Amino acid sequence: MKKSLLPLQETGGRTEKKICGKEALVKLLRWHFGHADFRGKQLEAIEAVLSGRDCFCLMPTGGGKSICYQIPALTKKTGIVLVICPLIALMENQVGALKEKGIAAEYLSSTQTSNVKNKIHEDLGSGKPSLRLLYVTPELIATSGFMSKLTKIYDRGLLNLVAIDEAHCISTWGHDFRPSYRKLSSLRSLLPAVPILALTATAVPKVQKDVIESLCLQNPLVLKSSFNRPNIYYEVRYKDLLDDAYNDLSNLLKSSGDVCAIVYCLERTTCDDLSGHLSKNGISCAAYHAGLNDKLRSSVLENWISSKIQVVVATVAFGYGIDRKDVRIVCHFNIPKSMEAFYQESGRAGRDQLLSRSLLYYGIDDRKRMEFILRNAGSKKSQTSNIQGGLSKKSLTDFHQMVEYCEGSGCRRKKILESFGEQVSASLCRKSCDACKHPSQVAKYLEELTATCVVQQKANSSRIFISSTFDTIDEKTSSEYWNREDEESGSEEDISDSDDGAEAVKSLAMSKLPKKSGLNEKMEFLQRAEENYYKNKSSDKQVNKSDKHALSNALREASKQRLQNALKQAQQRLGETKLEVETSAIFLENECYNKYGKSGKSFYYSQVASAVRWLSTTTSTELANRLSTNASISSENVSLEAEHLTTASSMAEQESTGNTPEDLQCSIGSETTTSASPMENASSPSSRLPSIPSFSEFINSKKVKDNESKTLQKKSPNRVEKNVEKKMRLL
Ligand SMILES: Nc1ncnc2c1ncn2[C@@H]1O[C@H](COP(=O)(O)OP(=O)(O)OP(=O)(O)O)[C@@H](O)[C@H]1O
Ligand SMILES: [Mg+2]
Repeated sequence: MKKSLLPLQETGGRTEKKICGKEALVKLLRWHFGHADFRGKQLEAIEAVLSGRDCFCLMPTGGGKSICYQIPALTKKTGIVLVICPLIALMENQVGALKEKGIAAEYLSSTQTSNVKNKIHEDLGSGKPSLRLLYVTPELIATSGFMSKLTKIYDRGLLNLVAIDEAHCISTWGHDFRPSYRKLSSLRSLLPAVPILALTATAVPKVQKDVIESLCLQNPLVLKSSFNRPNIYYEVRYKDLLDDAYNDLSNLLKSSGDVCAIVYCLERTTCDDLSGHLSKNGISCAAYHAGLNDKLRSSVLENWISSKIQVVVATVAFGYGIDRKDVRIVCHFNIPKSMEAFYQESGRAGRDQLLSRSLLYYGIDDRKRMEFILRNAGSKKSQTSNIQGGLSKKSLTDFHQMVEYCEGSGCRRKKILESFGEQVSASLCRKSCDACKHPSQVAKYLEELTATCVVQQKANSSRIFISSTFDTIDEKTSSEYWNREDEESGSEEDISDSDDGAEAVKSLAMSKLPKKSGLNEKMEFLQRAEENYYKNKSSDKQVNKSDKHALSNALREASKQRLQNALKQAQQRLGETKLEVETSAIFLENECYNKYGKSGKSFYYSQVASAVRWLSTTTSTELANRLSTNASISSENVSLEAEHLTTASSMAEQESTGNTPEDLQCSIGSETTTSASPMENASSPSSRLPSIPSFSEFINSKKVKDNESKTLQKKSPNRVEKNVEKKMRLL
């Protein structure tokens, strides 16, 4: 229902000091927005801009920054408030919500028909616009056409306030620098009589100063609130310790009920893949990324906002300022690039102030991949300018704060707040993060993670997962970090956040490639870059010389164990189906090895993961079909095949590693010994399948074997344990 505007006393221009008292403002808030009272620093911000003063307002995510310019728009009978927003999705969302409340608001963007745009311009030029709020992108502000229209409105005294949302985008030191925001620097001098309100949730002290200076705010009122989000529980899960992160997330979402969630992924392909997996498991969800067409994106957004779907699996293109209050879980399926980005994204949870959850899946491969992206972005940029070079160093420093968040055992909340310059004690957390609530469990995970890293480092070459990032690149399925051509048309329609790192990596690659290079060339180039990088970095030259494609017995054995667990779960789920679990696991593992064993760890590993996923949803018939070949093979045949493959793999491994004693220690023994032991355990009636495979058990058994054979170890196991007590920077 359309509400009439509350009658308020007429006000004068910018110079008038006091427009209306608190009571009248609260009335407006209740009438139009239904909120009982102002929250935090809202009232102070509103009073400042109504008195004509510039204001810099730092409020946490979901703190209610929009009210700070929406209420002022309703206090005057004539004139508009201009709101500058970085994203069209954000404008659409806010304008839609305001219209529903009966408030005259519009936005200008090329997604609108010229008919709509003409009507808006007509209204603005009418001398008495009916509009209260006009939302625009910074790109539009930069056009001379729009600027001359705005100046006319200003000259007629019809521009009451300029609000700059997500103002940290102006700072090159911020996590979301947008060059188009730089153009806003001239607003202060072009519109001297209009107050400017800069709003942000994420600005470290350096960025705050930069924003105020860049916008040339004059004697601004600086309002800062704590960044703490007491209603969010923070948690990290370790991908390297999980059987299958897809399943883990799926189970978590299912056990949380039909809650609203956002899952952030680095790449578009992961969004599609993960969303497909969750849907198969009965979770109402959809993917959202810049690779989808506008129509599809809008419908996903619409369905999510109207609760038709509950979970969106998205790249960072999703959610900037999108206001669905009841988001209960924000999950980062890949590590974000900085604490600021993490805070901004996780802060989309619990805007209704109710208990919510931030969940981050941390994987060593993800970390290496992000480091690679940022480092290369940096090296390219440092060639072009000193500022950019400095930026890249900053990107890495920022990222390592994020790594610290995941790899440290201390309070997560404290780490977040400290990264924004707030000194707090851990007691503030009130056990609302995993590290405070379950300190010994977190310490145990970190210990296992360290052990896993040591094993992986020994068992494999330093090859990182990044190759698999690029093996899937094509025109449609790429990372927001990679394929940004569709967003770089220079138009105001950028739906994704701008990412310098990504663009630099891209230009790094492109600069050395003929313009029309195909996918293969791109991949080759990136792989070469990656290899060179790690060659220079690695201290173990021996490893670099090795055949990076060889798979260790340890990895194959762990995969068999994983498949065996998945088969057991499938058996439980399917009830009557009878399976030869051990034999089937060997069969499936061999299948993965045959297909991808020679292509490298990443390909092989993802094939195993895909088999595990398939097992979690497959039907009895599908299972029987796939394993029917297996059934016809006697277990003897399978063992023979396995033995043959393992021998081949061991030979390749020994050859590749130069067969040093140290390399041999990485192997977990002969096929017979290793395959028997875990299977015995798994088949024991008393054994319960752990959701996280215990790598420490694996390490301990290896230690026993190693001691028996009296082989000298270079790294004592005790050292690993000692290291865990400290904060860790994993290899
Ligand atoms: N005074 C208030 N009382 C109760 N709820 C409020 C109040 N002010 C704002 N809200 C609600 O808080 C939620 C978040 O508001 P808003 O979108 O303005 O936050 P924000 O600070 O802009 O967050 P972000 O940084 O994520 O953009 C909205 O649902 C809004 O209706
Ligand atoms: Mg906002």
